[in-house]
Amino acid sequence: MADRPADADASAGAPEAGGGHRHGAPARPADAPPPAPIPVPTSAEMLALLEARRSLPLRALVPPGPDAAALDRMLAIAARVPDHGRLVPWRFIVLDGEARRAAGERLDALYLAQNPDLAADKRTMWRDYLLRAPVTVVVVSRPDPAAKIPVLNQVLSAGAAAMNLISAATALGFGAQWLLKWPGRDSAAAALLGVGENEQVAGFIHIGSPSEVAPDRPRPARADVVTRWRP
Ligand SMILES: Cc1cc2nc3c(=O)[nH]c(=O)nc-3n(C[C@H](O)[C@H](O)[C@H](O)COP(=O)(O)O)c2cc1C
Repeated sequence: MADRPADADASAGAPEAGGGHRHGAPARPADAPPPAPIPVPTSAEMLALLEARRSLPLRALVPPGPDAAALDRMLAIAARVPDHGRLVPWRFIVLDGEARRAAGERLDALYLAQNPDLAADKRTMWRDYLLRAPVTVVVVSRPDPAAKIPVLNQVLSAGAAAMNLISAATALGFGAQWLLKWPGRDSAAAALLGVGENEQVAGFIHIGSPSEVAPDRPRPARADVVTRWRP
């Protein structure tokens, strides 16, 4: 894209001690002693929320959803993620209010056209799906294949945005669930929601007030997912 820096990957190449100079600090020789750490705030509340966070099933996400200010705050946090080269390789489409119904009805019409033998009781399924949560945010991945930054890095940034959105919703007292069903996977369906040809849906983040406490699911044992590299 024309408005992106030509050498957006200037930080690539040999790693610099101290993490490089892009944040203002001059490079430190590798053999110099590290500076003393500075005091930074910690948050026991944030840790407790992260340690207990779990998805709420869609049926348990009820009104009220976030108001405009709360949703804006969540989206600002969602946009605050690592983003190699500052490409902003993601964007958000908000489905709320009556727009959910209109979007769902268009999806139902397309789904019926793709599946002409669809049972009668499934012909409003996508409308019903979108009407369940008060607010759904479609996280759109839009990597720039022409950029020097690997596409994987860009796609991972979209996943980080989705997860930040869920964490922010949790911290504001809402429940959330990340789903990626046919409307996000089918390019014609996604196009109905405004997703472009060079874009892909990373997820539908459904947000609402919790109407139940979801049971937790088993989490992987640390020993199964963590190793320490040794020569
Ligand atoms: C990209 C992505 C897509 C997902 N799509 C679905 C889906 O279509 N259906 C589903 O039942 N779960 C799906 N999930 C899983 C749900 O988000 C699930 O509720 C979650 O893994 C539960 O874990 P948690 O309690 O840690 O959030 C998806 C997860 C991810 C990361």
